[in-house]
Amino acid sequence: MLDVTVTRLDPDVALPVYAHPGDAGADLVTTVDVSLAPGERALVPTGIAMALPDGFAAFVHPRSGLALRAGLSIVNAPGTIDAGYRGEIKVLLINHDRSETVTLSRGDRIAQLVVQRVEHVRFVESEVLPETARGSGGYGSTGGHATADVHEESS
Ligand SMILES: O=c1ccn([C@H]2C[C@H](O)[C@@H](COP(=O)(O)OP(=O)(O)OP(=O)(O)O)O2)c(=O)[nH]1
Ligand SMILES: [Mg+2]
Repeated sequence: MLDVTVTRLDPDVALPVYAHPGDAGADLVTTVDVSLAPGERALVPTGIAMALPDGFAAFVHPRSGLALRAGLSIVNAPGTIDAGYRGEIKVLLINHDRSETVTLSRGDRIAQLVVQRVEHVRFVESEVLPETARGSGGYGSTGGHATADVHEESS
């Protein structure tokens, strides 16, 4: 288990917490009350700053329950927290619901932080790249993709 030094910029808010021992993401809370009209976005403070070790990064992911129930997501999902960043972690929330306002209160869990090792590479220029089976095919080149009007119902 890696220790990461965290500063609470707002002493009354919770530290990031893993809801279950095997969870990938530690939940982050909002320090402010916020209402998001349909389509509206807002940069929301979490009251947390941290010192990730070199070779790590943290990624701010949406929470699936809020996405399902309220249409709440993150504009730049997943947000990238660089190891050298010492500022407050903020979450760029967006309300994707077409008709309902999303109302959040200080202390509500709004996102989850996934800490990961990241590789740093040297980008070595070459005019030719090694051949592969995929080559330059992408964007549905393997077929089998759904048509635009297919969707899954939530139950
Ligand atoms: O969801 C996010 C994304 C980023 N950050 C902070 C930490 C990160 O280290 C810094 C810069 O993020 P990013 O590199 O994604 O933004 P940029 O637009 O490239 O800004 P910069 O020019 O500062 O790198 O902003 C957050 O607090 N929340
Ligand atoms: Mg950047």
